[in-house]
Amino acid sequence: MSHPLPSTDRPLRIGTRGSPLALAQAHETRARLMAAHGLPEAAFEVVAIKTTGDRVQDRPLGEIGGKGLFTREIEDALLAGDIDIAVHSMKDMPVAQPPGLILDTYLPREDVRDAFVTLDGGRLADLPHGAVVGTSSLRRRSQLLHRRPDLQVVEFRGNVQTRLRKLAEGVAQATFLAMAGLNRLQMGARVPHAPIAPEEMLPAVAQGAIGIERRQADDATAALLAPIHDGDTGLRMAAERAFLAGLDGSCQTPIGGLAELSGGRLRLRGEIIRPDGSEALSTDAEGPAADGAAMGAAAAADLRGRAGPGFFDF
Ligand SMILES: NCc1[nH]cc(CCC(=O)O)c1CC(=O)O
Repeated sequence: MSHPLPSTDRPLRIGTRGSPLALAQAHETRARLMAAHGLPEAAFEVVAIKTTGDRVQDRPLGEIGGKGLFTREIEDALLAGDIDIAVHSMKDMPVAQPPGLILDTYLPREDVRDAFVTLDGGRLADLPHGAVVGTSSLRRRSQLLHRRPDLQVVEFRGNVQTRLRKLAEGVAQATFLAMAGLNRLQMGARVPHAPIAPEEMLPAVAQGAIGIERRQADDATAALLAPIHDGDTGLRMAAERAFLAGLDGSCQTPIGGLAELSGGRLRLRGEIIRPDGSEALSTDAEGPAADGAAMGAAAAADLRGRAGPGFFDF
């Protein structure tokens, strides 16, 4: 059976969160599909969906729930047939998808690093003793306290503008953003920042990667997505997500993970940190590019064994 390509009459519905970054990611996906298939913009419809994570603005994310906060409503729309594909920041994705859905298409990955953001563009190493840093990320908080127990970390939520305003008001002297977000929103020139090397702060698993989810039985959409898939990002996601799955990571767990490819070899670095920053355990392995899933599982088992029970307890 052959399926028609999406058209102006029957557009492909692209589901996404409504934040500026999520919309930029959906528009990038649309542009790549237009180019790959010679389709006009009108063959696509971008559908913004509000998630629990978007709705609840006044509480720390860790209090509301784990990963899935930014994805559940979008996956429900996909299962109900209200949208045809869903575009996600892979960093926010649970390691397993609900029955009936599949996530195996990745766009070329953006910069994986975190950015250190201050009003004057200073670097993390120059932050004065006892300074206040704002972040809602347990990983960044724990990593920071591990290196700099003198610093004070306060809860910080909101979009880039909100965070800059809080810095201007003196609520904190510095905060963090993902380089990927700054780049995708083309805000790098307007937001004073310094990229942080992975050696200094290992990024979150899947940071900077965009994944596209679809209904498992939807062969027409699978064929449509095939030409925009980036194989290298797929190999790196296999390793990082297997690592996360082996640690049962939620966004309440301080975990860093980064897979890199070079000359057909894959290097996987991983790190777990006690929430109070008192201890960090890391792993660094290399293997064939196709062995990512096994390497990720082995790295997780290694860290689990060394950490023992209660490592992530507050
Ligand atoms: N949890 C929110 C989130 N999910 C993905 C990104 C950034 C973009 C990316 O990593 O792909 C961000 C914001 C941030 O960390 O600054």
